[in-house]
Amino acid sequence: MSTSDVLARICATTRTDMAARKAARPWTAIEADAAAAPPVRPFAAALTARVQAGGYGLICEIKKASPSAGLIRPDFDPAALARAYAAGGAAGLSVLTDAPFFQGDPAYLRAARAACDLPVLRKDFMVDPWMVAEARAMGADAILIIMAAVDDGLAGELAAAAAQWGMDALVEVHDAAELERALALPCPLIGINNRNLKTLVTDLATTEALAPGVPADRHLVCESGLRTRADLDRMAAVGARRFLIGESFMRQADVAAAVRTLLTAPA
Ligand SMILES: O=C(O)c1ccccc1NCC(=O)[C@H](O)[C@H](O)COP(=O)(O)O
Repeated sequence: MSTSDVLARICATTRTDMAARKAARPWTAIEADAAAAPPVRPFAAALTARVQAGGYGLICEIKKASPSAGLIRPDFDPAALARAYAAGGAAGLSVLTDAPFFQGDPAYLRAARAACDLPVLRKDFMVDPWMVAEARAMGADAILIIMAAVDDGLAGELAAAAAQWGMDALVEVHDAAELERALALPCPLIGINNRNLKTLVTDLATTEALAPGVPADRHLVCESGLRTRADLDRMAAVGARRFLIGESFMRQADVAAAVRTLLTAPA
């Protein structure tokens, strides 16, 4: 896939697809669905519990395919993956629900959440507060706000909608300007994504450059391009103890063992 303006293309497609869903299920209907969803599992608190116990808080991602990698996991079973992640020691799950670019599906989120006790982030491109209610209706416990995809007004509306439903929001940034805007939101979880959205290449130096700008009262989540325990320890040196990892786990035959290995410090 050509990488130029991939985020713009994803968001444009998301807006079109969402408009159709929203027409079929307007505000009153989606709010009723959200109100009937199972209770929220605290997402940020689950990560913090692991960190306070002296370890790392891992958000383990269920991702079948991506624009950068194409098809990642042909034998894709979200419930089995969720159970394996939980057995390995994940603190939370991230599930892609975007179909056109990631081969995701809301059904994958429902299946993963039903298969374990972990809180679940809906990993999608939120372009309207209606999608936050939709996320809660499908059982999500947290949503993603990508600062590169929204203006300040929409970011605030998404954060308010998340709070309305008792969900946490992971606010994702790629550069210092986005970080400054993210810090204006009342959201403790700040994700630094190491993936350059123009080239789709990951570089852990992104977290090293931006981490000093994350205040102590926010919780830094390092996202993308993480593979080894050495990667996590390198990121911990600049203050990251919470991590979002997808592709490297999705490529493992034994996902539970891969999570365990990453959480176990070398002797
Ligand atoms: O993964 C992609 O190719 C991608 C392309 C464009 C926008 C977002 C993209 N990924 C979303 C993510 O942020 C990652 O799925 C997540 O951080 C996990 O990253 P990884 O461990 O590198 O799979």
